[in-house]
Amino acid sequence: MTPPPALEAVGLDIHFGHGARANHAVKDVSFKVGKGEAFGLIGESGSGKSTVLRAFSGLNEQYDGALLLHGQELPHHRDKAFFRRAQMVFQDPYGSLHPRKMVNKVLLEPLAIHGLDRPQERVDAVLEAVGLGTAFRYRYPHQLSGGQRQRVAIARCLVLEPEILLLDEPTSALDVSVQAEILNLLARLRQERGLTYIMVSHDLAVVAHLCSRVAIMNGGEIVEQIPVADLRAGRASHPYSRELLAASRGAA
Ligand SMILES: Nc1ncnc2c1ncn2[C@@H]1O[C@H](COP(=O)(O)OP(=O)(O)OP(=O)(O)O)[C@@H](O)[C@H]1O
Repeated sequence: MTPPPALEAVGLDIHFGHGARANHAVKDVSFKVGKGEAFGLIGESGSGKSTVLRAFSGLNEQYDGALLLHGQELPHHRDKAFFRRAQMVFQDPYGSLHPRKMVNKVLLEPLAIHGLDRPQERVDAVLEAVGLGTAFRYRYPHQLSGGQRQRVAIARCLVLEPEILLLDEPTSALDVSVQAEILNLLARLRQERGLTYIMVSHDLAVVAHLCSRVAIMNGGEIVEQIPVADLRAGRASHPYSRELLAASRGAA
């Protein structure tokens, strides 16, 4: 029997506000992500991709439809055990680290919350894994570059040894050269640890670097799901996907 997908959305539907201000942000979205797969959600600003990711992460508990982890429907209010299995990396490494917390403390905190043993050993190992090294333990966020901060943010997720990373535009706040370094790091970590990714981005090149399959969103709907290789080869069938591809080529 084939195992169920690591993650699955079934008829996910999300509204914000009521009456005249109602906004149907996500419309009947369904997709599956296999274990160890990197799946991309792309679309313009406002297309609903972050809202889908936030629902998976447990940050947005108000949704209709179902979200499943290994075939089991997730409760809308996630428990602590869920957060050991799935962690979210945010866009802005400047905003996501507390300015007065040393890196060591940032990384020890999740371990204390989840009661994991040998905390300092784990912190040291994860700092090596993200390419920083143990000397970074004693740095404060203002002593770090944008790329180093995003490595710390990734380490904070990885220190719990999750199986899933939910990546919300993880490189869009970084310089182009640093973007490639972080994408290469994420690709290596996925391979080494068999991680499953959902990555949200408006940038097709960024998604194509990391993901093997993408869903293209427009106006809250998935208009097409397609392997990245087919997208690159011009085999997108939906006019909006072709438009997005043409726009990204124009920008390149
Ligand atoms: N907390 C919220 N309250 C009200 N409306 C929201 C909220 N979060 C998102 N929205 C709305 O839902 C729609 C989808 O937003 P979402 O952030 O998911 O889009 P996106 O494709 O990720 O865009 P971006 O790349 O700009 O984040 C938008 O119209 C947005 O204004």
